[in-house]
Amino acid sequence: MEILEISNLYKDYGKKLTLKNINLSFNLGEIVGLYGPNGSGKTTFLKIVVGLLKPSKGKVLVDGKEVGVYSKSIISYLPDRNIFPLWMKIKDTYKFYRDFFDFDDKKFKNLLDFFSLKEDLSLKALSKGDMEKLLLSLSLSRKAKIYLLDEPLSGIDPSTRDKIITSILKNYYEESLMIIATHLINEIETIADRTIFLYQGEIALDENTEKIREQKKISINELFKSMF
Ligand SMILES: Nc1ncnc2c1ncn2[C@@H]1O[C@H](COP(=O)(O)OP(=O)(O)OP(=O)(O)O)[C@@H](O)[C@H]1O
Repeated sequence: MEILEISNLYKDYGKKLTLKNINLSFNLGEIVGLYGPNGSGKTTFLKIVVGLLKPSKGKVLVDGKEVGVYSKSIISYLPDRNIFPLWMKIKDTYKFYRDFFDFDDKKFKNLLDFFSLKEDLSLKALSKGDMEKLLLSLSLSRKAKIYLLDEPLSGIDPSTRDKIITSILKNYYEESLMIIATHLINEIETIADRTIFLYQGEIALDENTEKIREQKKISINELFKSMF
């Protein structure tokens, strides 16, 4: 059975139709790169799966069940911006995550060390990149069935991006599904075994990454630039 199944999904914000007739299914063990121009609907799609937005029409089944308490308990979501009040320190943020039964304290501490982040640092004092590293450390420290990462590399300098990709791969559980929405296709196409392009709210491409490269003889980044 698929871990995530989306059928006939539509989302409108008032008059504006943002997602149109999305039909997708995902299995455990997949790392998926989700790419699309600005405003194509990537964040909206992830927010619907995690339950932060309701679809206008259609069905989302997570491990066979509708979005709700159970689905939230097996999805680890990295939002595209900070969700914590800035008066907090790093050590305060992880108290929230400890409510998740699958949160691994030791893993979190190792990730903080890996990114050279100290627990006593105040969120106010974090650079954009350091904030991203903290949010990623929190998300990856859960042993979830599904990881939804929205722009995990935004604000990160090129050499640190490699470090982040290494940490994503190192901390990825083979029996989970990971969907990564990003504009940094070059970086993510090296680890994503499936490629999805969203364009104006519709699926423009959904294919095995290696197959695309073999058939088209170009990188996913080049293909994206040639299509949009
Ligand atoms: N709360 C909202 N109210 C109205 N329109 C919205 C809202 N959130 C998103 N939209 C619109 O929905 C469309 C899709 O936005 P979304 O953020 O999902 O795209 P995206 O692919 O993640 O974009 P980006 O790459 O720029 O982050 C955009 O046109 C956006 O303006």
